[in-house]
Amino acid sequence: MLIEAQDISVAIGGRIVLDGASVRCKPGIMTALVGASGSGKTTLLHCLGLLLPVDKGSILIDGKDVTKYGAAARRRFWRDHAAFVLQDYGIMDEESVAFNVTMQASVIGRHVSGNKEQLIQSLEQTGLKGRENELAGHLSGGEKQRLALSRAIYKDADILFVDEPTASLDATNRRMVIELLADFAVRGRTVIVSTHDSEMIDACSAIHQVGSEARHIN
Ligand SMILES: Nc1ncnc2c1ncn2[C@@H]1O[C@H](COP(=O)(O)OP(=O)(O)OP(=O)(O)O)[C@@H](O)[C@H]1O
Repeated sequence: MLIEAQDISVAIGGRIVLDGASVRCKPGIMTALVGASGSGKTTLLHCLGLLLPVDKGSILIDGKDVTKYGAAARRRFWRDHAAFVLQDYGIMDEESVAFNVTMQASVIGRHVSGNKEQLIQSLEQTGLKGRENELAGHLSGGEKQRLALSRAIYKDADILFVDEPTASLDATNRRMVIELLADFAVRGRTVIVSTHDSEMIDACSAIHQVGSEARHIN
């Protein structure tokens, strides 16, 4: 799905944190949102994912204006089309690894019918196979990040919103995560990644500089 932000602005606590950002995120490629710390990458990602309302401008998905979507329409969008790997990982510490993968509770509170084979596959791809019955709260930060990615793999949504996916990872796991995200894109998904990681940026076909007027590099 094509997501377009047109001249969007967001103010938080009376301060403008996003000022007229425009970006096109196409299916089949990874789009990187880059910029200095505090430039608004996470804010923009949240706007594109309809997690945060915009004060000005519009968000189009496949040409449809979704800017004014109400709560029910947003929930439908999250349920039917989106997967999120956000900075707080959205992991439920008191639940098992398996539960965290097969339920989409962090963002949309929805049950996904469990498919064990798919569950194991999604954990295998992030190096967490065999950990399905452990409490998620016992995982390290990097493992939780990979668990969040397993959940996205399991859901296999049209659009993947990913915030700093490699921040807590060592070189091997970083490479693995980059390859997994690239694979989503190869399979025609829209992948939007907020990142500081030069390896991650190199793997993206479109780079959007947040907080700059020169918004389109590709
Ligand atoms: N809930 C909030 N309340 C107050 N200020 C906020 C909130 N969310 C974001 N901001 C502010 O908006 C600005 C942009 O934040 P954002 O997290 O989008 O930046 P970022 O580019 O993702 O930063 P980083 O690379 O450090 O993660 C920051 O100055 C931040 O303090």
